[in-house]
Amino acid sequence: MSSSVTNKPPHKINRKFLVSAPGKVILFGEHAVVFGKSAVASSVGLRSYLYLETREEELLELYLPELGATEPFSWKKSELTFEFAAKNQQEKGSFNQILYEKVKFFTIDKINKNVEGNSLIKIQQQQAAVSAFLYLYLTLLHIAETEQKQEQFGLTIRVRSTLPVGAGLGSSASYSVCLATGLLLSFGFIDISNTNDNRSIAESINHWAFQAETVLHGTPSGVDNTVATFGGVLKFTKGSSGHLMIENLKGSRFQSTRFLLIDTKIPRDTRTLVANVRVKLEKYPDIVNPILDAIQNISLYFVNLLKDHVSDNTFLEKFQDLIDLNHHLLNSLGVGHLALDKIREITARHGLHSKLTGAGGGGCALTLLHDDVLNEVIKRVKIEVSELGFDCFETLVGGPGVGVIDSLGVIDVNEFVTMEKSMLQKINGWHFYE
Ligand SMILES: Nc1ncnc2c1ncn2[C@@H]1O[C@H](COP(=O)(O)OP(=O)(O)OP(=O)(O)O)[C@@H](O)[C@H]1O
Ligand SMILES: C[C@@](O)(CCO)CC(=O)[O-]
Repeated sequence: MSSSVTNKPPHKINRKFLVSAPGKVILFGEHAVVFGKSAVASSVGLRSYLYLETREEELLELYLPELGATEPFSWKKSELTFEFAAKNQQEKGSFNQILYEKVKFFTIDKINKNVEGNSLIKIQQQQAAVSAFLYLYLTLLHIAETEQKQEQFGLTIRVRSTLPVGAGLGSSASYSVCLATGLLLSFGFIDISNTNDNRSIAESINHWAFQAETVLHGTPSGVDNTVATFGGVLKFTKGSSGHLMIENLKGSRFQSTRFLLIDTKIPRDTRTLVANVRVKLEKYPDIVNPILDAIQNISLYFVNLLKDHVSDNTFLEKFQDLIDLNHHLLNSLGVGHLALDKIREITARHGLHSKLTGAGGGGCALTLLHDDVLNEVIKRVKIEVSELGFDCFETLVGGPGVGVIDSLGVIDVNEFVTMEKSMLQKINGWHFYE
């Protein structure tokens, strides 16, 4: 068993869990963070929710209504006979590329047949989400079988979300964290009643969520799943050996800051955008490396600014400058979009500063709402951007990370699938792994 999974308590059939994990905003450092630079990121109030029930039959069911699926995807366990070719060579707990390729091939074949009539983009989103599930499920099943601790069981999984999908707010990471948590719980690799071990449980969840993110994104930095797991406000840097350096910025000035998130609804895909930046870096290292360094310096400057005891005016003036600088540098990496520049233009007319957030190429912009901004101004901005077909959210930053409710007494599976999204947000009783 990988060192990142805790000892296994006895497993029970017919267990029910509800898991939820937040999306994120990257304030500074997206893209550069993939190449070892620092980013500053925070959880947001919008979350994904996963309902999981273990059952006696050999059936696995995964229902992804947010991706336009009208029926659950389902498999018999006997259908999933993948050879673990990399079993002996593979370092325990590292990403299994061979399994990933097989799962991807299997999923593409299955989903092309099953969801005809859906748009190509939805099909690709479903294929990616199902691949992430199968990859994690099969890897954890294999570990359980190797340890001869495996009790046979089937799974019913349903996933809902209040996050826009593919908009730069970390929907994939919050899905990955929910999946990893639900599967670790169902295999008994983590135990919800063990509240003394929150930190190592969260690290284990983050480790497996990163693998799901690798299926979804190719070469993620890990910042999104780390924020979705731990919540709060973080400075995140990934060392060259993959070691994570995380500084908790909770309680800093950033936490009380209000933001407007404006979703252009222009679809884009993080995997492609990250790959394009890598191509640019390889082609023009002497030009692109200094851009990545400049982005890194913005993150570092901001973290120092949070710690300096400067006046509110100085803080705001510099914060706004950093937002503008970071946006332009991201544009120079080729991850901007005319719609994002349009949002900057509209918000600037009202004295507000915005930048793209997340992978860019469409998706969301982040607008800083300083303390003196009038409600009337916010209202005006909302009207102007909605006239262009964009969505707007005002959201809190720095809330909790992954949360779990065991043995649901209150919600059944049908209720979970049909309840209003606003009601999902009102569910209480979470155990958070902070
Ligand atoms: N609610 C969900 N249910 C199932 N899969 C989801 C869900 N939300 C996201 N995903 C998966 O994550 C993919 C979106 O990932 P992508 O990285 O492009 O967007 P994002 O995470 O919203 O943006 P960013 O990485 O820039 O923050 C989808 O294609 C889908 O496979
Ligand atoms: C673009 C990127 O920096 C952030 C996506 O939310 C990719 C990553 O860090 O994995």
